[in-house]
Amino acid sequence: MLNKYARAFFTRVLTPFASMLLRAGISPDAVTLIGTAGSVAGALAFFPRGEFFWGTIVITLFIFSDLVDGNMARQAGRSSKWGAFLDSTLDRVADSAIFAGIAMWYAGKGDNLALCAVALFCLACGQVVSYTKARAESLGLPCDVSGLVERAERLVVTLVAAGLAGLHGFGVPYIDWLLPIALWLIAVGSFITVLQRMLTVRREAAEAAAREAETV
Ligand SMILES: CCCCCCCC/C=C\CCCCCCCC(=O)OC[C@H](COP(=O)(O)O[C@@H]1[C@H](O)[C@H](OP(=O)(O)O)[C@@H](O)[C@H](O)[C@H]1O)OC(=O)CCCCCCC/C=C\CCCCCCCC
Ligand SMILES: Nc1ccn([C@@H]2O[C@H](COP(=O)(O)O)[C@@H](O)[C@H]2O)c(=O)n1
Ligand SMILES: [Mg+2]
Ligand SMILES: [Mg+2]
Repeated sequence: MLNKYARAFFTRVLTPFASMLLRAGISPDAVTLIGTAGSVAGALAFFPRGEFFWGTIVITLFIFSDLVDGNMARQAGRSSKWGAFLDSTLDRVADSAIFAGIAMWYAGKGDNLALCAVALFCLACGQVVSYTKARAESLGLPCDVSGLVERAERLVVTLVAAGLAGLHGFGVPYIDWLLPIALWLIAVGSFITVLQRMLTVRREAAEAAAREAETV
């Protein structure tokens, strides 16, 4: 949903910044790499220590590079298969670090193994959501459904909740509950998304097989 509705807005807002980076001689691949490195560093340096506010600020600063790199590539007429592969592959790395950082907090000082397991489930299920589409496309099937919880939803819900939960450390009472609520929502939503995509690919595979049988 966000991918559909928010992307146009962010493209307009980020285009001048993307042009500036291109004029400075920076490549889209460099932005992809630096954005991922910053997101991973922010997640793994702050989240395991329970510093959710500062972790979220750092990750947010870097994660928008994922919208800037493609914008730069399109403006420069340099969109490439390698760039698409690099972008999608490093998306998985950044997502893993975010949920691993949260899981490490709950496995350590956060002292809640159930929430650690939910965070790990979000990590794994998010990867499977993306894999369903990648594998279907490699088989020539479109996987023509976005599903309930795509990457943008996973990131926005988790980061908004983590950022606000981090305010607990500054004395705001009860707000730390937002993070467990968000994790449960993402876990259930991601699981539903996997099912939505699997059912869609099953239908598409059956339709493709029927079309093949007709032509024989
Ligand atoms: C005092 C309170 C402090 C709290 C501070 C919190 C502030 C931070 C809060 C939120 C920031 C969230 C930012 C998230 C930005 C996400 C941007 C992004 O990277 O989106 C990626 C997404 C997909 O990009 P791609 O096409 O490159 O990736 C594809 C995707 O990964 C597919 O995965 P799948 O979906 O299948 O799992 C892969 O299949 C495919 O391979 C891959 O190519 O891009 C978009 O979707 C574009 C839309 C982005 C929408 C961003 C909306 C941000 C909205 C609000 C942010 C600000 C909110 C501030 C709230 C503050 C609250 C107090
Ligand atoms: N280093 C890169 C990054 C991206 N691309 C191209 O942009 C597409 C992704 O666009 P986003 O707005 O989601 O970033 C990707 O499929 C590539 O075509 C690139 O060429 N090089
Ligand atoms: Mg990108
Ligand atoms: Mg991306």
